[in-house]
Amino acid sequence: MNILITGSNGQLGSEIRTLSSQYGGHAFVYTDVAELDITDGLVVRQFCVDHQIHGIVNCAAYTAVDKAETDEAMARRINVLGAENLAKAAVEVGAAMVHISTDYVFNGRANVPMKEDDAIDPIGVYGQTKAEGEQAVLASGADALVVRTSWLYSAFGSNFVKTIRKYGVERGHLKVVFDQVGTPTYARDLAKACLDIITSGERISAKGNVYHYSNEGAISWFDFAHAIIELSGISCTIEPVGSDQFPTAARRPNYSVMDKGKIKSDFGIAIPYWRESLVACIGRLSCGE
Ligand SMILES: NC(=O)C1=CN([C@@H]2O[C@H](COP(=O)(O)OP(=O)(O)OC[C@H]3O[C@@H](n4cnc5c(N)ncnc54)[C@H](OP(=O)(O)O)[C@@H]3O)[C@@H](O)[C@H]2O)C=CC1
Ligand SMILES: Cc1cn([C@H]2C[C@H](O)[C@@H](COP(=O)(O)OP(=O)(O)O[C@H]3O[C@@H](C)C(=O)[C@@H](O)[C@H]3O)O2)c(=O)[nH]c1=O
Repeated sequence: MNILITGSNGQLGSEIRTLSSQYGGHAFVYTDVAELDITDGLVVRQFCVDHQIHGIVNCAAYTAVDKAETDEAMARRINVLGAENLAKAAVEVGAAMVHISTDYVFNGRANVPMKEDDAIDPIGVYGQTKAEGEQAVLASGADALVVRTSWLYSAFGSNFVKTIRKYGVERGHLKVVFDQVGTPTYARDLAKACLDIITSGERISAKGNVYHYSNEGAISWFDFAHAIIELSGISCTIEPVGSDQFPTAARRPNYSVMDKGKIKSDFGIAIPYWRESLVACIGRLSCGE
């Protein structure tokens, strides 16, 4: 298969790059905005024709949650129009598509892990545009899957793990919210799941169109920060605070843990516990990788 990876300089795209050599027999075409701007529908279509694309993993997105509140048009352009352009091109060339979405499509008021068919109700612009992007992909008629993930981190790009390590060293004392609970996801684990799915066979959406993938377990951002500092060997105290004491431009869901049963049973995917994966990522960061 010829597999197009969009947004391939980001966290997930970079992890896919590092893993894809394990998927022999497939040719990968890596693009980011400089090579393929997904918001240009004509260019996207022609690119897929010219490169005889059989599979797409859309890692491109607008991911700045707070900035999106005042930059809605751009967030919508990338997260909705971009996703729709790729899905329409997938229909035209007969390609399968894995599209990545987020736990932030939920309102956070549940108290048990969300299933794929639970109602979505985003509370911020980023989540709203990601929800519209999901709908555009699902309405396109493409052989497409939406994989919702949460709290992504990686050795690449910017993320909570790197921010906490940096602030921990610089400041020695941090305040981190304890009333937002979810599950971290190591982008390397998600990259493997995406590659397993896109290379899985004839029709990837045969069993379902929406799947949840995060690491296993459930913690607050405070617990996550605590583990990051501890595993990094940084001397820093962390104070648990409520969201009202850590004001941000965008509201975040209070509870966004997702049920992963469907992806495990339909695709036979094994999911690591969050702490094991955090240990692996911090090992890489500590080696300067
Ligand atoms: N980060 C997280 O915590 C989470 C992310 N997700 C979802 O997972 C997916 C991957 O996220 P992640 O790897 O963290 O994202 P990143 O922000 O790390 O990477 C996204 C990449 O897309 C690129 N991009 C932006 N606009 C365009 C465009 N018009 N055309 C092509 N490429 C573009 C970005 O370039 P540039 O940097 O130049 O803008 C960047 O390289 C996204 O769909 C995201 O919504 C879901 C849950 C959690
Ligand atoms: C850095 C920091 C953050 N926080 C809070 C702010 C926020 O409520 C929470 C998470 O912080 P961040 O802003 O780094 O994370 P955020 O950008 O909200 O992360 C989200 O990104 C998008 C793309 C997603 O799709 C989500 O799944 C999720 O990963 O922790 C603290 O309380 N103390 C701190 O020192």
